[in-house]
Amino acid sequence: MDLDKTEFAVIGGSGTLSGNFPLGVDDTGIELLGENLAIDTPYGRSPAFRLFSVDGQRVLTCKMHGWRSGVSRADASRQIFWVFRQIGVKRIIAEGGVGSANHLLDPRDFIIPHDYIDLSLRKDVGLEGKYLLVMREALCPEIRSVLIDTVKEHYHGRVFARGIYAVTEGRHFESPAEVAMLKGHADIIGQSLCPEVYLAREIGACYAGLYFVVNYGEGVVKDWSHQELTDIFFNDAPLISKIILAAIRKLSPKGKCGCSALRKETLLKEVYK
Ligand SMILES: CSC[C@H]1O[C@H](OP(=O)(O)O)[C@H](O)[C@@H]1O
Ligand code: HPA
Repeated sequence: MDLDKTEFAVIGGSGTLSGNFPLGVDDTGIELLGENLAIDTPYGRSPAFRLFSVDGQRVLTCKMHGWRSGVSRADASRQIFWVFRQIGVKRIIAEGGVGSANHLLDPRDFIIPHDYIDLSLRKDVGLEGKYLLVMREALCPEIRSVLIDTVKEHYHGRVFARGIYAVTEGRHFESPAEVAMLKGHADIIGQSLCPEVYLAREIGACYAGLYFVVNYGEGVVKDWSHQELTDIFFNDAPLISKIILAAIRKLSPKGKCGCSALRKETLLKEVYK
């Protein structure tokens, strides 16, 4: 792979990248520079990347949540972020489908969460563990603000500009009792934000995501249909791709948000030696 400097990356979920993201959405100004780009990293061979030029801005895309057999989430994310660091990625946009834990949220609502609760079992990851990661404003306020505006411009449905994302280990969804426990603490539930948010901070990159509600958590309403979830995942991909592309076009590679300053060189090694 041509490891030239690339400042933007998109981590796609089941929605966008199962399609042909971002081609076929708006081909003007978009050039495919490479595909099937799998890289050997210290953590194993990475998933396949695609590299695009969007109005001259290089954008690396990957689909992280494909559950490659035999590869743990911790390793998959380290592979991806190791590559991001090599090529100087500074701004990462993620997207994914989520369940609603808040009765005010319905399928086909967009939400741009401002915070998260990590209930996953993917704690002990990291590239070298050299930094103390301060998780204040972990979801980049600047990218979030651009995503909120961009959804409003492109979508006639509802968009929620704040919310808390509870990250579960999966692969199952939650029981009614688990959803009841989360109510009042989290608005949405998914499996796709940690450990990416930690790794983004570790490499000094901004990270924020755009999430589409694809189901109700158990017990939030009486019943929901699995068919609707599948329909949403497969039919709304072009819309999500369109929003992400438009957001990238508005963002500059260097933010004024200060995300990278929240990574502190740690003295833990000294303390524990
Ligand atoms: C296929 S539903 C479960 C899966 O969907 C979400 O991920 P993504 O859309 O990012 O692939 C959710 O977080 C779960 O991992
Ligand atoms: N729970 C966990 N992960 C999910 C859900 C959910 O309800 N919906 C989509 N991904």
